[in-house]
Amino acid sequence: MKKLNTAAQMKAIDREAMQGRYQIPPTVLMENAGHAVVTHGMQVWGPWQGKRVIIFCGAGNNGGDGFVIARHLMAQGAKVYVYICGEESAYSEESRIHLRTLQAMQDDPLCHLQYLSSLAEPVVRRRIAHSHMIIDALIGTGFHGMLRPKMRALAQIINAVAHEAKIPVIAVDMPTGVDADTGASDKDAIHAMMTVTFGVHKRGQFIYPGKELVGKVVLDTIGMPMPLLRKEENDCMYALELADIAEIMTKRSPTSHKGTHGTVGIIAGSATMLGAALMAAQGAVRAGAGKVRAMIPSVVATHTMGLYPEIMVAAIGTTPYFTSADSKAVMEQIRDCSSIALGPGLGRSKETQDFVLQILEKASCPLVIDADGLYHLQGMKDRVRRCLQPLIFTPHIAEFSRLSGYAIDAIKTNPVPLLRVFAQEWQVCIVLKGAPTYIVSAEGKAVYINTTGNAGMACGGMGDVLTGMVAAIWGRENNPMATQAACAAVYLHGASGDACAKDYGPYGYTPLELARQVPCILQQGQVVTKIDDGEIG
Ligand SMILES: NC(=O)C1=CN([C@@H]2O[C@H](COP(=O)(O)OP(=O)(O)OC[C@H]3O[C@@H](n4cnc5c(N)ncnc54)[C@H](OP(=O)(O)O)[C@@H]3O)[C@@H](O)[C@H]2O)[C@H](O)CC1
Ligand SMILES: [K+]
Repeated sequence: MKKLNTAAQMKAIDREAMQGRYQIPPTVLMENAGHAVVTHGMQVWGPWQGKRVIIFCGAGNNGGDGFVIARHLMAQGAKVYVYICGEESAYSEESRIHLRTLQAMQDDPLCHLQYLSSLAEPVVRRRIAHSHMIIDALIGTGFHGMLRPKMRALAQIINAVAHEAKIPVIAVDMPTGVDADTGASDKDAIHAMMTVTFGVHKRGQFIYPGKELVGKVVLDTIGMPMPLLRKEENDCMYALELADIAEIMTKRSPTSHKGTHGTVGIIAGSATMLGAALMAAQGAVRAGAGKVRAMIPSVVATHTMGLYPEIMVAAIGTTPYFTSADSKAVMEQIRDCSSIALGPGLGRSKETQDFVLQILEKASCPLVIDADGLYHLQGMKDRVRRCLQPLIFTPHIAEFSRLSGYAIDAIKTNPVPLLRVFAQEWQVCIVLKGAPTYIVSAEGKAVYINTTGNAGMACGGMGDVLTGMVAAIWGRENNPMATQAACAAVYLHGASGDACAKDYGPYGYTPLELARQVPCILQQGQVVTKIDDGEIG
């Protein structure tokens, strides 16, 4: 998995590399950063020889990287137009050193070095339009707030001309105007085709809207000591990768049988929402549950006859929705379950709330709670904390807002700290569904960001399938932890959505079509065969 840092964490690493026991001179790190951009740019766009490259250099160290880039590009035969936005006196020592070196090269015909303020706007536009490549070294991890007017005007020009003339933009560390911690972006933030980032990935590269502005992200460790880069901070965040999921979805033992792959109990549905129960059950089947038993109110359970023979259906009670009178019958049914998915389509009757609380109190295996199940847990923190079984909650933003009391806008702006607090206080592993989906462990320590999925998945029923998948993976014979099960299910669910988008088109595919892709994803070597081949251990 990819470690994701904040700007402050990166700065701390930077400081330790320079001032701690490693004593790497700051100019060296800047040199390596600049060189990395030149190297990675060439790997994508070919030799620099003969190219006209515009480099916009800001007033911070991101701009300093730009000076280094210019020198290396010239060495490779590119003609550089370096536009300086800062004041020499205000630059950091390392930036000033690299600026001076570049100034000493000014008589080279390949080097145009100018203060941006000395240029008229039409000239800037013309130069951009006639270039082969633009380097954005204006602002990196130091960006905060909204772009100030001068910087905004410049970013607007760069975006407009680059877009019109189809000139690639390479961002140094972060595109200007994107918050490295949250992905929040100014509306005029620079839209890069590639971002070369240093040391460790930044969170804002994986969170929208920043995720859309960074283009292809390439990491270069710029010679920083690996113990510093690998160090686990107190609040760590990771982006999920296929290899992480492969570790959880281990190969089945050849002697295993349906009893060893977990029996998933689905407690879901009501008179008007039978589909939610069936989709959750299908999610569990497709994610590999040994057996799936759906407990559904009797009045609608008859409609399932013959629909999905692989699902065992237990018809419960006499009312159109679950009530506390049904808890005894349900408890009988779930006695042999390895995990339970509770909530999809339950409805919001007060009587159903009593039922949900009783299941929570009496269940003897882990529970995944979703949708109306979560609705009934508003204000029930103490009851939830008293539950003896591990819990995973899978809300979308509105459900999380209702449950936690946090405003939707606050969650959208910066969900991670809120999720951590919630997970710790409620003692649940939480999956916040969205773009991207976040998974937070019950201790609130580690946060995982999913990297799969697409907008075609934004339709009813997709969440129900996920709930069933989480429960099935949680009940596997290798007993993954709650966070592992949630991560694997979320990643596979998104990857299945991506496969649907490829097969059917960007949207319009159904939750059951998505569920059907899950075993294909496993089989296509994306998970299972990699383990067989010994590529992933
Ligand atoms: N981390 C590493 O390993 C290395 C990083 N390097 C590079 O350094 C930058 C971070 O440098 P820093 O000086 O901390 O910050 P930036 O250059 O990214 O940005 C600071 C300048 O940006 C101005 N700023 C900030 N917000 C705005 C805004 N909203 N509008 C306009 N201008 C803004 C800020 O101005 P202030 O007045 O607020 O001070 C600064 O002028 C990192 O990203 C890497 O590229 C090293 O070179 C190698 C090691
Ligand atoms: K930048």
